[in-house]
Amino acid sequence: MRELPIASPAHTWSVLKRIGRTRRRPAVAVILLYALAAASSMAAPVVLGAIVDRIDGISASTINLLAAAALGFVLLQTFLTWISRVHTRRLAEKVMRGLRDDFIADSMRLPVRRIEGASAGDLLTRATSDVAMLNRAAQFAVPEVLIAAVTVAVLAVGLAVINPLLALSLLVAVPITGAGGRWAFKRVRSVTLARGSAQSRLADAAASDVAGAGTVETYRLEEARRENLRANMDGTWRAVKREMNLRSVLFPSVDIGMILTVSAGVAVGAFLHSRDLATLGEVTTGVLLLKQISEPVAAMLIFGQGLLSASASLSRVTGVGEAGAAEPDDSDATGPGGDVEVDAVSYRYDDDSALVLHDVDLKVKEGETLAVVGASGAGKTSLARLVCGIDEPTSGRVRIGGADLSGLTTEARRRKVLMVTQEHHIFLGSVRDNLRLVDAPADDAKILAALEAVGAAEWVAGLPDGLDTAIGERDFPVGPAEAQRLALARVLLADPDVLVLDEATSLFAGGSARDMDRRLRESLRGKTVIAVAHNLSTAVSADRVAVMDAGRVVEAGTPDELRAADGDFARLWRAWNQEA
Ligand SMILES: Nc1ncnc2c1ncn2[C@@H]1O[C@H](COP(=O)(O)OP(=O)(O)OP(=O)(O)O)[C@@H](O)[C@H]1O
Repeated sequence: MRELPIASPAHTWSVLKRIGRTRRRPAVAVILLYALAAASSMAAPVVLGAIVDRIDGISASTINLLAAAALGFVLLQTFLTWISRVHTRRLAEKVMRGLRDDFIADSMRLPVRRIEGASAGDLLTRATSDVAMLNRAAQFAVPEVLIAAVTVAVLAVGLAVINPLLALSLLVAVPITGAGGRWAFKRVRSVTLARGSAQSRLADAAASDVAGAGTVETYRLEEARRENLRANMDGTWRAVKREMNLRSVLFPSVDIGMILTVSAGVAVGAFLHSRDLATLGEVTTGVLLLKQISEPVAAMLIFGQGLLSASASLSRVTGVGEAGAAEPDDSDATGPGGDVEVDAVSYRYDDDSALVLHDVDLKVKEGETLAVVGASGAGKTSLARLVCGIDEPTSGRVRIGGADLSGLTTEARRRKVLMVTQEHHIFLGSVRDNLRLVDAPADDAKILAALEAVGAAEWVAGLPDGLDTAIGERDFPVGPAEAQRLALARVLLADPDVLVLDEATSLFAGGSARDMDRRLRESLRGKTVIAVAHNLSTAVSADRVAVMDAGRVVEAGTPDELRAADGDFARLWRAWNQEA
């Protein structure tokens, strides 16, 4: 199993910039609100400093008035911070919605071979814990870091205006807090990515245990699987511990920095006052501002670490898009029509395995039905996957409508050609939802016509809520034959130019198989169909038949020609008739 790609920091940064560009105005408005809140927070220290400087000549009523004004500014600051937090969270929610939409679209665009080659746990962990991490960061870390950064900037400027020498006390904390921050920040990305990988492996192990529960029970594998799960949990715990270690360095360095800043302010202030370089009021205001600054500096570092972790999660989430985006795109080269041309195609599954298809040539004209028959292991499914573009030929070309499949994006390819196998999936949702997946605007009449065409209309009419019935494992389990009919109805709605059926009707027995073949022939009239068939009665009703043996097409022609030629097909046909 290969993990899905992780976007580079540069790509992640470009995603963030793109998001920032689309939300520039609300972001600037929020930053201005934070700046106003920070400026209001300076009122109390300034008022206190003014009172200290004028303590001998100031009346009690003026002090009360100033204190009331300071209180008013504190209330204003609280209000402005509250309203800007609300706006930031709203903004964050919109950004997250966009990211989630992108993630779902990216996941759906993934080529099947990429999904088959990747681990389910990896995709699942990215969709759950990484997206949750981003959500937390967007809701909490982003506003906190923004507030903190704006507050630090406004207060530092204010302090420098009041007394630039006193403002220098801020630098005292830089060596210790800076070193702790640098040490932790340098490691955040790799530690977060390692934690994500460990969680993906754990999810994989758990998912495979659930899927293989029957095998585990049959072969008494409980202890071995428990050990495997425990090892994965240990791996996750070690990764989480490394993440906590970062905080165990960062947090104390931040605390020490806060104490140092205020202490330095008191010492520098006392020194400046003794040399008549600062009034007592300035020192009071300055020390209060230093205390006020050190808190957002700490918040910036602590939540900043959360933001860096989230950016690593963002790399995992946007990396899914890279897996699909690396595709070539010559989609414009696609001509209309469903002529299929398999040209000198050979194929091997892995670099170091043997060829399973050798130099296969086939031409299927638009609207023609080709049945592919042959013994088990002859290469029929392998060929079907290549014609669908799920796998790419090791050598040779597959063209549909004149366009080379390897040059089409997954989306363009799926519009041209679709494959139905015996494996199908019912998604949790209504019957209607399950069919609209491929044709969102389809109305009930169109959906019912597709169901009628595959002989499922009666079954749906008998369901408790008809098209609205919630189906799927948890709600209303659907039997294999009905699931197969729904899969075929879905393909009729998707309406590709070329359809590849890989044993798609072999679930149906006897009369019902013949009925399904007849229905499909009628519904698919005009479409190019390549049908892998075990059932030779399906093959004889095709326009042409290709017989495969050991990865080669050994015979091709109309069913009548092949029966008359007395070759492989004729032998298969005789054997089939004797069995029947
Ligand atoms: N995923 C895979 N990885 C490696 N080899 C594979 C894979 N799938 C099939 N093969 C091999 O490729 C060869 C052709 O198999 P394929 O499934 O295409 O034959 P088939 O004619 O469709 O057989 P069947 O009728 O049993 O489905 C076989 O030797 C098979 O073992």
